[in-house]
Amino acid sequence: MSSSRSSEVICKGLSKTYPGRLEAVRPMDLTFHAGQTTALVGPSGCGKSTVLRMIAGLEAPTGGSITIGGGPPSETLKKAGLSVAFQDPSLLPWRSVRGNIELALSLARRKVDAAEVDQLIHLVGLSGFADTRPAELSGGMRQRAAMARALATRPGLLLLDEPFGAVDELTRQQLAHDLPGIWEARGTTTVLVTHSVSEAVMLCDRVVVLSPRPARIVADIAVDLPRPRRSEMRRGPAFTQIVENVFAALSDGMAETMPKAAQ
Ligand SMILES: Nc1ncnc2c1ncn2[C@@H]1O[C@H](COP(=O)(O)OP(=O)(O)OP(=O)(O)O)[C@@H](O)[C@H]1O
Repeated sequence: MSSSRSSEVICKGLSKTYPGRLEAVRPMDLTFHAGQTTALVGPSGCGKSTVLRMIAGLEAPTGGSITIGGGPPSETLKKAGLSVAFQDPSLLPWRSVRGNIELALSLARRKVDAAEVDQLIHLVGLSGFADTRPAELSGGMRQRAAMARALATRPGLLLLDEPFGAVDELTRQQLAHDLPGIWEARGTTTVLVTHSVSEAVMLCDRVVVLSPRPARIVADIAVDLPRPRRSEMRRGPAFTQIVENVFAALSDGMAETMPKAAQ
């Protein structure tokens, strides 16, 4: 089965109000196209993670619906597979990096291909740490281990919430160079929540800009830059223009939300 075709995510009128009448997400229509990488950016606390957690089935929407591949998320995800990598990597402390990855594979009922596991560990820059336990790794290394684990099961849908928050800038740039090639080759539908606008533009096909809470869509910006994207592109005019457009949309969202008297 082609996982890319089966992993289009369609949110219709999706909304979330937490207990205590805290409105996190205004009813929104949003489609994450199969095989594409989409960034969700917006001010801190606006509701980005809430959207992601609802898609992952970790949070129940208050209104609207989510379909994945045309069906209910639980059904499709069983077939196409879902992986998440969140800021808190939640690795099992008593298992090594390799052991954590192998466990994810066995839970997904996938064969352990030792060479592929080694390749992923190498890709995230953890060669030499395969047999190390999480407590002996830095925060950024743990996040990279979680990324390798998320990729190992070859999910149709990959949900990433600030997955590189603790990773140093150079390694982030290396990952931003290497990861999209894998997602593209596998046809993975990827949703990335990030605070870094340039990372969003570097990695993604599209950037969806959200307003301050309650989240609503302020802009949906296509990133029509060729791939593979190299670090030098960050200084080019096309890249810079898209980054500026995203910042402009972010400040439009802020301005619209501010009370008139404060403007
Ligand atoms: N489980 C919860 N119960 C109650 N309120 C919550 C819960 N989770 C999040 N919130 C609130 O919902 C709002 C949106 O939170 P969310 O984590 O989705 O924002 P975010 O855009 O991902 O923020 P950040 O960029 O800072 O991580 C915030 O006001 C937060 O306090």
